[in-house]
Amino acid sequence: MRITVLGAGSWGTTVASVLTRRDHESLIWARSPATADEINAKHTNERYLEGFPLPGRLRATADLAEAAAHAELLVVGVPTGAFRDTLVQVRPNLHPWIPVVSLSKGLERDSLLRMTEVIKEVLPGHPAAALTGPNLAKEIMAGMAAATVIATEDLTVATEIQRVFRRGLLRVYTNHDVIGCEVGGALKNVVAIATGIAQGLGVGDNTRAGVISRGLAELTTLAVAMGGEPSTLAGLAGMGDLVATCISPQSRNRHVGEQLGRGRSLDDILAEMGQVAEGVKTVHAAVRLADRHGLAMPITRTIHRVVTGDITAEHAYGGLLRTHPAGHESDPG
Ligand SMILES: NC(=O)C1=CN([C@@H]2O[C@H](COP(=O)(O)OP(=O)(O)OC[C@H]3O[C@@H](n4cnc5c(N)ncnc54)[C@H](O)[C@@H]3O)[C@@H](O)[C@H]2O)C=CC1
Ligand SMILES: O=C(CO)COP(=O)(O)O
Repeated sequence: MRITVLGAGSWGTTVASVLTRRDHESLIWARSPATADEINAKHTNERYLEGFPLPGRLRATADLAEAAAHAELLVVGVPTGAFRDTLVQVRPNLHPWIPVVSLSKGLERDSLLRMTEVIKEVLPGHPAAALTGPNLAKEIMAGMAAATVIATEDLTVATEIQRVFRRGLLRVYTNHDVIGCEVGGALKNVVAIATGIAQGLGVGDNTRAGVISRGLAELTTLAVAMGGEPSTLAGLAGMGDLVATCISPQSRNRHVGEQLGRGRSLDDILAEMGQVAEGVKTVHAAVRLADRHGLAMPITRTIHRVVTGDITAEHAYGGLLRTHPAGHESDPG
């Protein structure tokens, strides 16, 4: 199958590599012509996947029109802040009705939409799906066993995409609960910043486990308020991804939190990283959704105050496990 992957960062490049090794005719779109040239000539992407050889048959282009026209299946792996614009640009050259799969984990800042909702708005008529779960890019590149979820309401489309992605030790599950899957993937990045802060401040494992568990309660509360199913958040797209992101030193969101916990400024951390940490932006949308649904969500609100510079990470620490302003504290609810 001819598949186009938009975005040649760590995850887009990884997914394009998996699909090429699965014998699909994959074309990856890189914003930077230098990155496209490097992938074509040297079969590497050193900035994002240092030390990993890419499959020789993976082709890259910096021409978005060419990338769009190639696709029988479109996979979108640009950061959520660029998601809508990128879809608008590919729209004129896209074949009608082809499925579009989002790899991106976050919420659109102004509209508060999930990425499959953005797909449906910009590309009406195209089936929209999300690929999500505990999928740290470098582990997948290394061929380590992992599980992922393809989320879409239409089981026929889900099964077809499942077949396309399944390879070796990458096990692909389906889930019809797109809301639960996407809210889990977006919110776990915010909780990973919180656990990173705890890590940077040098707290104990009990505290980190507390933040992760209460974080899961926040993922679940918001997802259910938005129409998702609680069981989704207990699975790969919720707890699975939350655990991977909160415990792994590879996570960029956790890294941001850890550096904040060590007293560094957010601007310095982001400037030095040169990679996306979606939780930093998604937290703004998450707080507005919490307000809309009348939810306490203390971890999310605390991280929002840190990211906006209202309080320091050290100040945040005392509030991370606070449950409810009225003093009603029950677990897991
Ligand atoms: N890296 C990982 O392990 C995983 C990442 N994700 C998600 O995938 C999405 C992409 O993440 P990564 O590839 O890791 O990010 P990255 O930071 O490694 O790469 C981002 C890519 O997007 C491009 N980009 C940045 N701004 C752009 C713009 N305005 N227009 C067009 N392209 C732009 C960059 O040039 C780069 O190629 C994120 O939403 C992330 O949460 C999901 C699962 C795993
Ligand atoms: O989503 C991820 C793993 O599933 C990657 O997390 P980070 O974006 O924090 O690196």
